[in-house]
Amino acid sequence: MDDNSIRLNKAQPDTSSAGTEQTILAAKNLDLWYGQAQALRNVSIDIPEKQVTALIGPSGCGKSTFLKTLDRMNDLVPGIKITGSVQYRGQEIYDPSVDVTWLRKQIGMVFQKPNPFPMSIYDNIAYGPRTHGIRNKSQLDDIVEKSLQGAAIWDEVKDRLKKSALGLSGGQQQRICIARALAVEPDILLMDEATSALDPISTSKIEDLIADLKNQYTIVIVTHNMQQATRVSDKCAFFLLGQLIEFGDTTQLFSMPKDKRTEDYITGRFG
Ligand SMILES: Nc1ncnc2c1ncn2[C@@H]1O[C@H](COP(=O)(O)OP(=O)(O)OP(=O)(O)O)[C@@H](O)[C@H]1O
Repeated sequence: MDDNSIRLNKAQPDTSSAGTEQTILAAKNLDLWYGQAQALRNVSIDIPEKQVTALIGPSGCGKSTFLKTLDRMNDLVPGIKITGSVQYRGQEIYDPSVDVTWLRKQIGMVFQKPNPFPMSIYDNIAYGPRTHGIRNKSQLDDIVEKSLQGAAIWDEVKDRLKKSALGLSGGQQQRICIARALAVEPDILLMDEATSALDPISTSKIEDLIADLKNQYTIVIVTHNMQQATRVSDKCAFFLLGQLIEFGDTTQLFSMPKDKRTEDYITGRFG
């Protein structure tokens, strides 16, 4: 742990939502506008460490926008305005002093469509570590193997590491993208509908993988699939028209929603 993260941990406010849960990401009064259009309205949420949090809600409600604010992926959108606070381990991530490259190393993102680089499987995984200055071949070999194992795809690709990642199936490509994210040893993995382009078997493999990864990482997923949210998440956040309507334990939210709008959504009355 570097000096910076020690300082951040000390500064961390006690925003845990229950018991011994530790908050790793905390948004407070977050508003976001694309030009004149407001996409997030006063969102406050404490995301717990080493759990899976699912963001659900109808199309256009702001799930992806919120996910992207967590690692500043929206920064370069023209006309964007963000107010309020997002803290990662107690540090304000929109503070001008924050190094965005460092932030994105801590908080990795996996997108909806598998997007391996047009290069070998090995080079896809080694790309991030090389960018962060690792050149030693045996060290890179170890990282590549460990990351591919972590993403449950090592056995499928270990004999073709020098072949192009683009020759793999969609489900395999997505696990390569997860391995690529793991290779830089992130703290948090964000997944934006990471299985929606995949067949049921590949989806099930990624869901199993998410269950394994949460022992080591904090995971935040956006999903349109409510069954998936119930299968993989510990906590669930329901968004509607840019507002966070309800956030709680997934079992509770789906069995006894507190808000009528959540109930209407999960029972299929709209969306
Ligand atoms: N880059 C952008 N520029 C302008 N408006 C945007 C941009 N990205 C999203 N929006 C708008 O912000 C609102 C929220 O979009 P967002 O993609 O976050 O919703 P979502 O809940 O993830 O939707 P979906 O489930 O369809 O992916 C929508 O009205 C959308 O049109």
